[in-house]
Amino acid sequence: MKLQLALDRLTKEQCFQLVTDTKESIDIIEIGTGVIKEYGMSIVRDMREQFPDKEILADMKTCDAGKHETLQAFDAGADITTVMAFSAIPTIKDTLNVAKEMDKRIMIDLLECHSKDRIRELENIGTDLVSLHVGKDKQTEGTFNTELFTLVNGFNFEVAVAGGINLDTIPEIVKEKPDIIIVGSAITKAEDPAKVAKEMRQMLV
Ligand SMILES: O=C(CO)[C@H](O)[C@H](O)COP(=O)(O)O
Repeated sequence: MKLQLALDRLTKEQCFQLVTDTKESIDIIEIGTGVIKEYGMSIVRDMREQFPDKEILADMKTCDAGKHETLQAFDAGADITTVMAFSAIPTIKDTLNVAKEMDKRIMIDLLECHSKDRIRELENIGTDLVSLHVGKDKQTEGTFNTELFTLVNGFNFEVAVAGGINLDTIPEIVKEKPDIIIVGSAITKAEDPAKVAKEMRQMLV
């Protein structure tokens, strides 16, 4: 089970400091969508240069121009890039093809996707990694909860989970054995991010 640190709503300096502080406990560095919008691909490139041995996910949240955006992320050094589940099938196919050619991965973000039929379509075109995701704004109605796993029951995907996950909610989530637990604010806004990341790491199996 991997721990992914989501870097959102932060300056470049804060991003690098947080990764430096938590690197012993995290497996994947997620460069958040807003951070990419602020700094572009250069922050992905710089992160790759500074942390050559870490997996990097660029949270591009691509929904069109799939080939172009996926190449942007991979050429900058990302190992994984994200694509929205609602995107057109040709868009998603293009991103999967680029990933296959470059031996990298696409994480399909199931944000606001509630249909098993849609998920079956995604499976049929070769999706193998998805994220169950409660968006930042929707977290006012509740953070990630384990009922969401029912959406991917019966599929063979690797599954990541995200959405306001913290030290209190992690134990129940771990019992469901997701492949990746994505944590942002609970670490990045903590008084001692290294301590929280270490405690979380110890809870993962
Ligand atoms: O993709 C995201 C927002 O769209 C975040 O990376 C994800 O939700 C994790 O952050 P947090 O733990 O703060 O919710």
